[in-house]
Amino acid sequence: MTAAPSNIVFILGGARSGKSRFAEDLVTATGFDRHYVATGRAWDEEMRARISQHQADRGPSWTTHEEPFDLVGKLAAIDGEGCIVLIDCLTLWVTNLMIEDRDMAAEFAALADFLPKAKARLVFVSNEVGLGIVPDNRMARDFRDHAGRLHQSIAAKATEVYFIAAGLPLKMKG
Ligand SMILES: Nc1nc2c(ncn2[C@@H]2O[C@H](COP(=O)(O)OP(=O)(O)OP(=O)(O)O)[C@@H](O)[C@H]2O)c(=O)[nH]1
Repeated sequence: MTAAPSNIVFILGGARSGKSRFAEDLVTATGFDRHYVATGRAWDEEMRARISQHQADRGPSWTTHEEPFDLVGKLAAIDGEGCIVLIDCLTLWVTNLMIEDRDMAAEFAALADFLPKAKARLVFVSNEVGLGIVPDNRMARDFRDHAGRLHQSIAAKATEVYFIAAGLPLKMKG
């Protein structure tokens, strides 16, 4: 089955909400040339096994790219008509940038600038982390703030936005 994909789709949800599966199904339904950009890194054995399982589940029809930092550079390198790129996920990218003490505002601005220029269809996945109580440590509060700002900026440019809870999508835009 093929479906005409939106230019920029943004999919938000909690941990194990089914957001990655929803995103993969959306990409697969298009019949476009599929790329997967993973921002996460395997930091232990459990994560390595989980990643291998994800790769096996996606199968050989996807091209996988692992890019913890230079997301815009990677998207620019893949970019082209007829391809669709799933970026999973923005919150891990934020984590990686914070660990490296990068200029968050500049990184986010570079991504926002790239979006209208992209020829490829882009599907961003991210974790909604702002619904709980205010964290009692500074780093967690900063993380929440960075993620929230980035989400607003992506949602503003996205043509479709979904919130996923308990495996169910709620369409918020588009
Ligand atoms: N490095 C790397 N990471 C991957 C690959 N495939 C998937 N991942 C990572 O696996 C993460 C998603 O897996 P899970 O932790 O199982 O899912 P989740 O996002 O918590 O749960 P859902 O909301 O159900 O999707 C993504 O954020 C990716 O970064 C890969 O090929 N390489």
